[in-house]
Amino acid sequence: MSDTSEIDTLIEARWVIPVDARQSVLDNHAIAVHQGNIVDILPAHVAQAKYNTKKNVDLKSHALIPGLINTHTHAAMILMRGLADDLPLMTWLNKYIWPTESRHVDDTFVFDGTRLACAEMLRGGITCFNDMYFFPEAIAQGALATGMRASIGMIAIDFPTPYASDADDYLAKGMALRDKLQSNPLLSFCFAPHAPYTVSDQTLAHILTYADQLEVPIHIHLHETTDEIDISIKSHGMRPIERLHQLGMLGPNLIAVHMVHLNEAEIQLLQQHGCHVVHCPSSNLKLANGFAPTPLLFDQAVNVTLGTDGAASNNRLDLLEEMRLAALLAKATSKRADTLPAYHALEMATINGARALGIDAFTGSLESGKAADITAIDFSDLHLSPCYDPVSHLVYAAGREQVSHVWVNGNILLENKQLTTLDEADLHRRALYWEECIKSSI
Ligand SMILES: CSC[C@H]1O[C@@H](n2cnc3c(O)ncnc32)[C@H](O)[C@@H]1O
Ligand SMILES: [Zn+2]
Repeated sequence: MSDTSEIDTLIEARWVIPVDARQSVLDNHAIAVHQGNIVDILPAHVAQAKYNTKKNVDLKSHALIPGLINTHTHAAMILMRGLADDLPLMTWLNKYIWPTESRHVDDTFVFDGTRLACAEMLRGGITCFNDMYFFPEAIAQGALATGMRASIGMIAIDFPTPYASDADDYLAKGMALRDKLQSNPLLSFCFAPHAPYTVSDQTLAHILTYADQLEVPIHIHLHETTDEIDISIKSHGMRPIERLHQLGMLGPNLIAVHMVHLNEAEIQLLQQHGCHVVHCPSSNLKLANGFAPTPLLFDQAVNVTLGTDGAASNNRLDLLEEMRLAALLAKATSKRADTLPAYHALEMATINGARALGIDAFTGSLESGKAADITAIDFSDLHLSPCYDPVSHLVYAAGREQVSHVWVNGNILLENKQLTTLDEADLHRRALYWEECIKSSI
């Protein structure tokens, strides 16, 4: 009888950074992957004797981290990147983005845009994204064609679009899609009412009822601009968070995106109700909105995660960059260099995102029994040597160019910087096609 176990893949690395409760960095370790899951993390020399592997991946100058989780994006908006820059949110939306969406967005646009965005996200080490956009079936099909994990928004907005006629229609379509695809292990679902200024109390109340019944998170843009707050005070006599509070929407199911303008009482409400906050620093800075007061949220132990927002406002889908920016902004505003250390930034981009999406039982950290959602960062470039602390380099010095391999559910989707499931020439052709369509209508 053999005393070695058969596994699919053994990945040996200079460092494994599990991002688990122990906060350790494991030197010269290996991850054993079998049938899509991590089955062991152990010293590399022990792994060689213990496992018989079909595939051995030698990454001895790399760090392995949990796949990054982009907790807020509109993937297909990548097809509008650079269409309208240097504008405040409402001008950007009303004059440029919404007119373009009404003319061009259909299921083909969303499928093509989502795959293009998946290519960029994978190259940046992202394994999972939480999306809010029209034609969510095309988002799901785009993600599945790529092999990425995705949380699909069942959107609602109180105006008609080519996707749906009214709030009931949006919700019915979203829930039918969830019924159809929820057994897929790579997909999860959220309700995604767009924002307080585009969704009525009645629609929000329906969503809350459904979300409680189905135990599904609610993903919403919230407190992004001062205009949003002023509009809410004029039309509802209160700030948006207070309105959601009165509707009973604050709770551990709420994923509140942006949260730029917050007072102390509001931060306490978020803490008391266990709400999750998605910090999108690049998008907030570019639209001149400010940025979330993360040090104050950390003081109250609110779960804060990171998002890129769409590529039409960011204009990148790069969570490594968002980690660095989040760390630098938090230090600057708190005037304390020890606010948001590198390890905390990595938690925000991984396990905190998984918690917000309710998928932390099987992803978000490198642990036996969890899915093999793994990102490898190549540390052999000169600017990463010498290295005293790989987490420091990851957050403050590395870039997405160093992402070399990505696995989702044990499948390799990026291998030596090459995408394995997407045809780059085809993505390029489709991007040029949409560029022509959009240009011809401007
Ligand atoms: C209902 S689908 C999503 C909807 O949101 C728009 N959008 C993109 N970025 C933002 C943002 O930062 N704030 C508010 N709305 C945004 C997008 O264009 C879609 O219409
Ligand atoms: Zn957004």
